[in-house]
Amino acid sequence: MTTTRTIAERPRILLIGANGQVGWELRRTLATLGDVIPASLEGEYGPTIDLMDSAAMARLVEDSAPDAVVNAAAYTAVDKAETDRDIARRINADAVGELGALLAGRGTPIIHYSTDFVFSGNLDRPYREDDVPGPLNVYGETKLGGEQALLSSGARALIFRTSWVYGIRGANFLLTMLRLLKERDELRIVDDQIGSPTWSRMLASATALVLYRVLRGELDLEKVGGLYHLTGSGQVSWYGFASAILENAGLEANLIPIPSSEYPAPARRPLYSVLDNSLFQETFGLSMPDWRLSLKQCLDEKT
Ligand SMILES: NC(=O)C1=CN([C@@H]2O[C@H](COP(=O)(O)OP(=O)(O)OC[C@H]3O[C@@H](n4cnc5c(N)ncnc54)[C@H](OP(=O)(O)O)[C@@H]3O)[C@@H](O)[C@H]2O)C=CC1
Ligand SMILES: Cc1cn([C@H]2C[C@H](O)[C@@H](COP(=O)(O)OP(=O)(O)O[C@H]3O[C@@H](C)C(=O)[C@@H](O)[C@H]3O)O2)c(=O)[nH]c1=O
Repeated sequence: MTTTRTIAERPRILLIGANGQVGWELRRTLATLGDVIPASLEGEYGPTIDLMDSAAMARLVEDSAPDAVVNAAAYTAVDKAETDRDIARRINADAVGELGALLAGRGTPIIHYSTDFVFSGNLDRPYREDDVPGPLNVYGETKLGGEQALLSSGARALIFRTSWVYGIRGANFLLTMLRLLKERDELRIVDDQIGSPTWSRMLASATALVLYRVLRGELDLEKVGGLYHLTGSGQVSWYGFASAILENAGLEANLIPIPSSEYPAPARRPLYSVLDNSLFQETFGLSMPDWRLSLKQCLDEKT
């Protein structure tokens, strides 16, 4: 097992997927904890890493000798994954298991993200960590595979299942709506899928606060490692979320609520995928703000 540098010695944090929506926020937030090694497919800010390449992954871990790893890389194109199953499985499941095995050998902790789409959406109360998953699409299926592979790899791991992530950067519903609302007078938005929007900034902040305690040795991942739900508080439909975006952005357009059946897509989505954050709150003493507040703060920054 490698020795971990103290906060004063600036621990080395390997951030995989540093150019994604969440990775972009983490690159900033984690910098208060130590030296971030921002690895991405493009290698724009640090080393390049392709999770399809097992040998390159092993080299990256060896060369960067991290004190902790945060994996924000994933195959997130939900509809495209339906016809890209092998690649999605490789990135979202197999590579995560391999990464876990590499880190287990070194005793290095890892934080990884998963999704509300591991659930089928048939419950009538927020999903808890021990509820049985039942993904409706390939993306959810491969992300579930990643959870299982990491948990069985022997790595000291935390997996944060989050949902409906948006922010001022990356491909997300907020930015899609802002773009479409400028181009069109009328938008049809599904009103029967209910979930919890999560601001990427809040997800990155919560991650950093937890990782800080891991790096200080205050949290023993042998005891508290595992799966946690971590999303914005409250719930809403995509139509409700779009209406709030419209209102907060001061735009005018006609939004029409529609059932999912009127918005055909290659991948099925769960109708209800609200996650219960209680376990995260009780374990780490942190709670996430209501989605409405975060949306307002995010838009204040954007405009
Ligand atoms: N977005 C959401 O609504 C939600 C996301 N999550 C999870 O949160 C995490 C972060 O998601 P988010 O930031 O939104 O996703 P993004 O798609 O914005 O970022 C993912 C990053 O992974 C990179 N990537 C893709 N393939 C590879 C590969 N083969 N090797 C290395 N890097 C690769 C992408 O690079 P490139 O851009 O060049 O393709 C991208 O930068 C993921 O685990 C996701 O499953 C969970 C719930 C909701
Ligand atoms: C653009 C648009 C989308 N929609 C619907 C389609 C879909 O059901 C919903 C959201 O569409 P999106 O394509 O933005 O998001 P989608 O790919 O469904 O989002 C998911 O991404 C993955 C990565 C996750 O892990 C999930 O938590 C979730 O955030 O809005 C409309 O009804 N009208 C529209 O004009």
